[in-house]
Amino acid sequence: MANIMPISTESCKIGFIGAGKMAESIARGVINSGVFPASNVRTAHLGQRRTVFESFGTKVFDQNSQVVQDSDVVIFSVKPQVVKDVVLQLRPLLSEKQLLVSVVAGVKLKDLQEWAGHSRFIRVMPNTPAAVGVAASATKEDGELISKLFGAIGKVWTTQEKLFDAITGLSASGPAYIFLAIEALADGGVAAGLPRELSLGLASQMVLGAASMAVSTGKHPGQLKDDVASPGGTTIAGIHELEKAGFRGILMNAVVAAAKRGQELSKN
Ligand SMILES: NC(=O)C1=CN([C@@H]2O[C@H](COP(=O)(O)OP(=O)(O)OC[C@H]3O[C@@H](n4cnc5c(N)ncnc54)[C@H](OP(=O)(O)O)[C@@H]3O)[C@@H](O)[C@H]2O)C=CC1
Ligand SMILES: O=C(O)[C@@H]1CCC=N1
Repeated sequence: MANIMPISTESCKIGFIGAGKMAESIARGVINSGVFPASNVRTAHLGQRRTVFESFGTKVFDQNSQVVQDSDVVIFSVKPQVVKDVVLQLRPLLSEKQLLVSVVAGVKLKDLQEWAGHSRFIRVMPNTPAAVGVAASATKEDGELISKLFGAIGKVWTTQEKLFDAITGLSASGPAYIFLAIEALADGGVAAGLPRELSLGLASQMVLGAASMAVSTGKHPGQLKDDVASPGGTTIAGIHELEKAGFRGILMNAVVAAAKRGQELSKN
């Protein structure tokens, strides 16, 4: 990388290959943060995703090739099953001046680099809360630009690629587990007599508050749990039910199953 000029962050143009939910989350988050203007963000789509991206100011081309030709940073955000074909198709257009980023689950950096014929490739594993600026992203390399880009939408960790499948199973898939929990907790509130809207609002705000406490106090979650559970009180009665049903084991199994699926995807 010694002979490659760094990309200036002020004028940096960011292009998404794949106009799906993850690209939208990152694009919205980056634009809302104010670090990169909407006019610097582009993607390509011929269907209704065009309107979604155009609605927040993103430039939308017809072809992936146009995105590559008009971007300094190209973020591959297509499904793992198609990424090889997409990278191979775009290979003739890629320049060593560009920084390539993959957010694709499972697919290894060495394969991406080989398909692209390009060494300046970085893997990032974000999550959809990127759109509201609380992403947990882990990057293989933490260049200034990647830090700025993903730092604009959340917290960034730098780690070894061998941990990426586990990270995917925990922090990338994890928001879905928590959305499921919020929905189920709200159902519980409704079952206990609350109006639906109030129940959903309370469940969502409670999860936000609990996560904020875990992050901001630095206390062990077991301690925070003990602080809530009064002797002979309501909380310990609820916890007893969760423990009888294997709550902790179920969450652990979910992370391990998702990580395993990530490993399988790398073999496609
Ligand atoms: N969703 C998430 O929370 C996370 C996703 N990821 C990763 O992000 C990637 C994208 O996931 P996600 O956004 O959820 O998936 P989506 O299905 O929402 O988005 C995929 C997008 O790729 C488009 N696409 C398909 N084929 C091509 C092609 N040949 N050229 C250009 N675009 C194409 C699809 O278009 P069309 O709509 O026309 O099919 C769609 O817009 C995946 O690899 C996933 O592993 C990583 C972390 C979290
Ligand atoms: O479910 C998936 O495969 C993608 C990757 C991580 C989150 N969503």
